[in-house]
Amino acid sequence: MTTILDKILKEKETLINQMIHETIPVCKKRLKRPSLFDRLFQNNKLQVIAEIKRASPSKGLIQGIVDPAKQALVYQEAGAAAISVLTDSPFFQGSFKDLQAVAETVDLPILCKDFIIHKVQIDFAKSAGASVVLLIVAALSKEKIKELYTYAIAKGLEVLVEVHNIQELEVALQLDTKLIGVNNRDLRTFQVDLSHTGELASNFPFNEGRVLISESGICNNVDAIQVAKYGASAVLVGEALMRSDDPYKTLRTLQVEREVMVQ
Ligand SMILES: O=P(O)(O)OC[C@@H](O)[C@@H](O)c1c[nH]c2ccccc12
Repeated sequence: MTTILDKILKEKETLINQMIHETIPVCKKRLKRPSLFDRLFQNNKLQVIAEIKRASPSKGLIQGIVDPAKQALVYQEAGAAAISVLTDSPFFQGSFKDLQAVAETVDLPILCKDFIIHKVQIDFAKSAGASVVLLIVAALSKEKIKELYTYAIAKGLEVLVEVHNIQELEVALQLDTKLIGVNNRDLRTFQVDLSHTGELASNFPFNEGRVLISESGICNNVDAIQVAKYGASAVLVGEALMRSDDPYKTLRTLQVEREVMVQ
């Protein structure tokens, strides 16, 4: 069965061949961004990585006409730990232009949210102003993820490694990555279940100086409290903030108390 993830990855290959010939976007604001890991580690408040997400394959159009820079400023004012920007265009209507606009406006760590399968995407992310890139275990072979991880770290980027099940968590733990994201949404079926974070948290080595980020399907304060209890340091939130009439307020309600796990 071909899944949506297969489709996205197939399309990426075509896009990468085009990117190699494109001019690379350059962020005009050159600054050393704070480390995302430092902002999350041993923090006694659940942190929010707030996302710019115009659309998604599972939800269709979410907020097509958003001004990414303005939205990111609201996130920054509300105390977001970082901003995530979707740069995939065929399925999420994002772009490296969105990433650049956000990077030129806010001083926070910036995550390039894409399906990275080639080094050229890491070059684009860095040049457009990202300080963190996402690598999705389900989208890459073990060899490839190691190669891209090493490449990104050598470029001075932080890497968020995304997993969905125990097998993938094991792959992530073999890298020395400090940022591990549990996607509550199955990229193959789109089913969302916050208890994925709980399940993986019970197998998570909190004592190794790594942080766990709970991604997707976090809508409100109740959800935030649930994943904070599991030991998540942060939540990655897109849709709930993009649909909100008052993203400032919505973001504030997610910054709940958390107990610092043995780290
Ligand atoms: O809109 P949500 O349910 O709050 O989810 C945000 C984020 O976790 C989601 O956009 C995401 C998580 N991992 C991804 C990988 C690729 C694209 C998108 C994602």
